[in-house]
Amino acid sequence: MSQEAELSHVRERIDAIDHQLMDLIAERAACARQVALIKSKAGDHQFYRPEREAQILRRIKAENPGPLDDEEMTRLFREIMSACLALEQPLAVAYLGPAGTFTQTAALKHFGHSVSTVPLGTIPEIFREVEAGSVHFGVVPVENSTEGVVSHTLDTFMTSPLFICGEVCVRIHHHLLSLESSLASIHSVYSHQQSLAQCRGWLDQNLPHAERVPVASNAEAARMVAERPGTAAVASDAAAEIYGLGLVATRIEDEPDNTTRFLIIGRADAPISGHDKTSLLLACRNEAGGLHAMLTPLADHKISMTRIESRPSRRGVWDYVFFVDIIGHRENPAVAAALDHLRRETLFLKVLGSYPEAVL
Ligand SMILES: O=C(O)C(=O)C[C@]1(C(=O)O)C=C[C@@H](O)C=C1
Repeated sequence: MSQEAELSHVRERIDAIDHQLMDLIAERAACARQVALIKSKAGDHQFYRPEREAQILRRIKAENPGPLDDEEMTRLFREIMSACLALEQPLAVAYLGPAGTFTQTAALKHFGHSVSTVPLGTIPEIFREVEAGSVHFGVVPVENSTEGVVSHTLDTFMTSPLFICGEVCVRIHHHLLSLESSLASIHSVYSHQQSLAQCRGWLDQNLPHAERVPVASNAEAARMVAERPGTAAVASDAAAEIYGLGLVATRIEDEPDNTTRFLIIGRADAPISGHDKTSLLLACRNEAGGLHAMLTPLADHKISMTRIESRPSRRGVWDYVFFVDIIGHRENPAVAAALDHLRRETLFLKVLGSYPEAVL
């Protein structure tokens, strides 16, 4: 068979498969519409179901036959589900803007591209808009693998009535963006202080004399740099594209596995999905053994803790509060028993939410 004949044979097969795929996706979308009808009839307006989405994505991952890798396969299904949900209810999701931040990347990774993303200027503003109901959900950064905790997010949880209903992790690659094409022409570098810190080694080595200017976000830095010759921003390639900047250097982060974890916040947390986490805010007695008494109930009920973070309470009542993440849903019997026990051992306990562990 000639190359042309061979190609056209396989392409015919691809066309037929695409046709089948389209019919199947359309059928799936019709099912989603039916689901919406069933929910509406019952007066149930929870169209977005994070636990169900996590279960579907986990199953896709487990059953993926290849040759596409799990990340690619789940991403495709993530988008199909996102489009189906948009038929039921178009979602608005607020994130730490402007356009092109890693928080926007996180929002799209978690919800897919069929939601509308709404850029807001600060973390407290995101909490306020979700509380007010002008958006359905918010996405906020919470911790970075090299720089640690995003304290602003944790502090806002102390006074917010909102819940955590999901988490998503994004691998962070920082680039040096500029109107200039050479390092020699750059006298100032703008970025969020966390990103400047994440690239400290590279900046010390390659731009030792450039001033480092912390600004509200990486994307804001890119926006400013687009109007200022002689400056550069540490930001994402999405920001380079949006603000028309060139990449002077790529992947300048000091740690190659630099990952940021983001939380999804909403007016309710998520039902049990089978692989869940619970986030807690705790205050313990300010006395010898106080922290030990706080951790004992977790150990007694064999609950694994994945994170503990202390923050000054800023309320005057307690000196410090602790943010603790544990494995398991608050409705799992062992977790529920541990929480009852914890309530007796601590001065204050607030469950910030139970939610599916990140799948994507
Ligand atoms: O199963 C549901 O409740 C649906 O609404 C369907 C569906 C889907 O497309 O599979 C869509 C949105 C939900 O977030 C979860 C799943």
